[in-house]
Amino acid sequence: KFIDRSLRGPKEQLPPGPPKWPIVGNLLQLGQYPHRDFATFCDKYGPLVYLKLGQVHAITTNDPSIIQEILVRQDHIFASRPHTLAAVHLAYGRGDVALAPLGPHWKRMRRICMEHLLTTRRLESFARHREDEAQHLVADVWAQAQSGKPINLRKVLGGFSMNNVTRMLLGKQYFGSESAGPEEAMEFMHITHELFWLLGVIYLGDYLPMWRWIDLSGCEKKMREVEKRVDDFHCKIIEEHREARRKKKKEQQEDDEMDFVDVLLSLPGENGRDHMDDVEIKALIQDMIAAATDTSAVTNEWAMAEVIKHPRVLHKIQQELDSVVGPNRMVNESDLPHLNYLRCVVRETFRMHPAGPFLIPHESLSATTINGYHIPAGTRVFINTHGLGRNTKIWDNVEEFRPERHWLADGSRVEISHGADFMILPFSAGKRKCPGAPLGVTLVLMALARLFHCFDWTPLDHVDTAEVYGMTMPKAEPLIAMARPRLAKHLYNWSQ
Ligand code: HEM
Repeated sequence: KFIDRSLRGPKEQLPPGPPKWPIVGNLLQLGQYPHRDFATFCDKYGPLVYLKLGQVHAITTNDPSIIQEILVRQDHIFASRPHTLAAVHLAYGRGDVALAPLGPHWKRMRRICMEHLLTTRRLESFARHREDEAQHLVADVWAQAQSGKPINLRKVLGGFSMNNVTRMLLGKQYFGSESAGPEEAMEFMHITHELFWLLGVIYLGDYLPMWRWIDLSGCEKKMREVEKRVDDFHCKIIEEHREARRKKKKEQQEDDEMDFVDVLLSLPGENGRDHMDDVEIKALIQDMIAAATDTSAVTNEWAMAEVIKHPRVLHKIQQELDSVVGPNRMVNESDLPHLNYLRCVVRETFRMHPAGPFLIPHESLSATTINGYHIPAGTRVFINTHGLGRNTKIWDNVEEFRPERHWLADGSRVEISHGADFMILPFSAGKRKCPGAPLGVTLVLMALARLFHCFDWTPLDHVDTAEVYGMTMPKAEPLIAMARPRLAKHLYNWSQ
């Protein structure tokens, strides 16, 4: 350690951190909950901690001002992504947006996302589908409640997010009565689950290249298998869309009716060539499915769990809904900006249970300094959003679910973003911030507003709030609860 420091000189001192072992560095100090281990290191060694993970330089922080330094002031240095095997196998050789390194390819793909897919106009054109899915969610819970069955909220909320996303992206519904064929729906569900799991795994081969030769669990083999199945699925989807477009004359294709695959296939290219090749389309669609479904479903399940656990909060949400919406109609999207207490509930959920505990890890492009410490080029950055929300230097009673802490003194609208103080970071900031945040917020608020407006909820058992670590961080056990309708019967009827 002494030689290391003296060679680097006083100006190139790394941030403090726990002692390291030869070869493995700090890898063996990480357990089942790396976000909690990293937060403990920050408590012990300071707000910015250096770790050596096998051969990889890494830093972690849970401090708002260091997070701003990384994501705002030095965004140009820290906005790249690490080269991982999952990114190579499960994101078309890093040919997507979310896992692509910073550079012209990422810029082009991100621009396509922002200018053609996630525009306000395009999102508005899907409002009807979202309304349909919200009604479908209520009708589904109502039918189960009528038969006295407990509701598996993971299942219904997962179906809601997935259907919203696949209808918008692929023009298909995968859950429920009008869904695509059962075989295709099963295959789709299966591969997306495998994909999410593999994206979340901390694969030792990314930190210790020699591990790839040992790889006892066959993780890399599994990645290759899923890669093939995902690709087959996307090829089929693109072919179906091409076929439908051939059948429909160009002038018949209403812009408003196009799903994202149609939009990408129709972008005008130059010199007789398509704007995007098939691999680019598949990579983008794949990213959107992964980025949009799990994040919103996981957030919704956490919010429901915390609210069902706290009847006082449920009562206040329902009071607000009864005054803004009333008992004679369903919540619609134009109500959402006026549900200020519910918005506090979502902020509090993001504080305690951020969908991405480390965002998507960033990587530095060149050497730099933070707070006077040397950060080498190629350092992996773990911004600990879970640790940020439970940082006792900025939040009091961190384990207490208390939405009121987000209420603004002047009663003005509560924004579900990091704000100027970076005390929560649900959608990140800077070049890599989530481009789907407005849609994500709508999906979350809409599902919660409908479920709390339409039903009273009681837990079936003790509501456990243990989590499982992954790229997104769900509750360990699915949330099961009893629902009791609280509005007039005719409002629940699907056909009305
Ligand atoms: C509640 C819902 C959502 C949450 C909490 C969420 C959160 C996040 C977070 C934390 C990141 C990583 C940012 C970083 O690494 O700095 C991210 C990236 C991303 N999100 Fe979301 N997201 C949500 C919904 C969506 C939706 C609906 C879409 C699109 C339809 C979407 C598309 C993306 C994409 C493409 C990226 C990668 C951006 C890049 O690397 O340039 N997300 N999201």
